[in-house]
Amino acid sequence: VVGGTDSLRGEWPWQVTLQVKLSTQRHLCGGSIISNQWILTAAHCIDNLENPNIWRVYADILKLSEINEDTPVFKVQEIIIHPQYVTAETGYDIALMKLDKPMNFTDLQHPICLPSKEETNIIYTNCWVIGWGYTKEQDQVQDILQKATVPLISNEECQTRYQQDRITDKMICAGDRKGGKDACKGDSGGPLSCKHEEIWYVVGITSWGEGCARPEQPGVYTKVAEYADWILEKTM
Ligand SMILES: Cc1c(O)cccc1C(=O)Nc1cccc2ccc(C(=N)N)cc12
Repeated sequence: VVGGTDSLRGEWPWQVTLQVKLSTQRHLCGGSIISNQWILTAAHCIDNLENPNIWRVYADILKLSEINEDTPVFKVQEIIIHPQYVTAETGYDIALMKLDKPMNFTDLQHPICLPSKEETNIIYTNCWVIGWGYTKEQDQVQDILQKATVPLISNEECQTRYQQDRITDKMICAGDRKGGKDACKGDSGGPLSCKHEEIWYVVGITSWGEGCARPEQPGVYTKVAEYADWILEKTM
């Protein structure tokens, strides 16, 4: 996250770190707990890493450095990638990971609500991008979970900022015109979390953007409300 600040423990109890264990283990992407056995993330996180056995999921983590061999870890039983996904920029950048065992919910690890597809006319005014990703374009994964508030912008304005791409109705954009606050590499798959009438919703999934936090180059997110039926079909 560019332009963010350190999160507090328990502030984002639905946020997970998705890690890949090959010769070494490392954080690759964020994800959101949406039920006791399912994690929502971005399909581009899985590019060339489709084998569920290499993935490790950690919840209730504030600092990545707190993870060690004694830290409770979930393995992944199944990965479902949207069938129409090709690249982040062309959309359908959404995937589901089924945990090998159901998770017990606590104050520090529990799900975020899915927006309903009817709600696509709610105006969200309190949205946050969260993650352990880069804090500038040439950077590295951060230790402490970062948070930044970003304003949602219209798809019409977002399309004017991305002439080379098609900003579809299944995408949602966020960022200040002057830049400065945005998701970045390593935040992918994490939630654009919006609080509405005292309830938090995963309104977006961090997907792509030209650089990070550049002026007039907003962050582009998968619009989760547009996939509510698909998510329920795959997870019920
Ligand atoms: C290509 C690239 C890097 O190599 C390093 C950092 C950023 C980039 C880049 O252009 N964009 C990106 C690459 C990978 C994931 C990204 C996720 C979010 C955003 C965002 N701005 N909301 C930009 C991303």
